[in-house]
Amino acid sequence: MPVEEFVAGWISGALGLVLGHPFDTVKVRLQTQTTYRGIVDCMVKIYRHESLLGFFKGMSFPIASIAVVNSVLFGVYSNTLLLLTATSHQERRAQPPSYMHIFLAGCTGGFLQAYCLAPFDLIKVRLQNQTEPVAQPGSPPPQYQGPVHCAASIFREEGYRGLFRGAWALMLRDTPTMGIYFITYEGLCHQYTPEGQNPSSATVLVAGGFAGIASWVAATPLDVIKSRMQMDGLRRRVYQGVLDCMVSSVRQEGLGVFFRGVTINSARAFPVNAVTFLSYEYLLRWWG
Ligand SMILES: CN(C)C(=N)NCCC[C@H](N)C(=O)O
Repeated sequence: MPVEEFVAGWISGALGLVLGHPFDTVKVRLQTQTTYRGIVDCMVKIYRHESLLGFFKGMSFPIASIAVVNSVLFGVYSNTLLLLTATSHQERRAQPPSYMHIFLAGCTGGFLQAYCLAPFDLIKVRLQNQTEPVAQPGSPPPQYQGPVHCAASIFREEGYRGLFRGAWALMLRDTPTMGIYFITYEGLCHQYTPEGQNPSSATVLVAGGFAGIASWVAATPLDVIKSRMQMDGLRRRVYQGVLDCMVSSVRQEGLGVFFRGVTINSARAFPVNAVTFLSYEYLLRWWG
């Protein structure tokens, strides 16, 4: 099993993650809290109350977890394609796989990465939703003092299964949308690259950026549900499950609820995934 894809997936994911985390914090707040009037209002409030550091809340854990999550996504994707088409990453430029194979490999990568991502994503969302200013002397400490404390508290209060709160919604979100992600990327690269050649850096950047946007637009409805399920704690249990969360969110806020955060998700997705694919392609070419 080729392992370079796993390592390249990890490094490229980490680069994308740092770039996109401030957008991600704004998105999570908009999806789960009703105190903000929009993206700008949310950014101004975070900056005023929590300083620049507020945008980077909950980032240390995803940085550590991206090693697992992105390497599983890219590693499983590439190795599934190898199984389906018997071609390595390098050979795929000369013998491009069918879109059906790309979609299936993307879905497989998305499904398995969702399982690894679930506890890390839960902790990130819980930390991002703490609105207390960072380190104010004299004020009561926030509920969670950091990622390890957050994980330990969830485990203590809700058990092992508590760490997987929202995992179903996450799997439903990621399985098809990762298929869309890789199809868009490969399709655009194929369209704008002469037969048998590697795509140029500009093509990779644009294809990666649009792959990010396409997959996030498709993922946003379940992303909203996932974030709400993750904030639904043991003491204040509001939703019975994914379907109940969907129905009661639509009843209370209308269909528009499914598109909460779609603008910020797309704005974040372009640079994050442009950088992710560019570094992934270059690392593999460099090692190949
Ligand atoms: C849930 N969806 C749509 C995705 N995860 N799409 C792929 C993008 C992955 C990238 N690390 C990012 O966070 O944008």
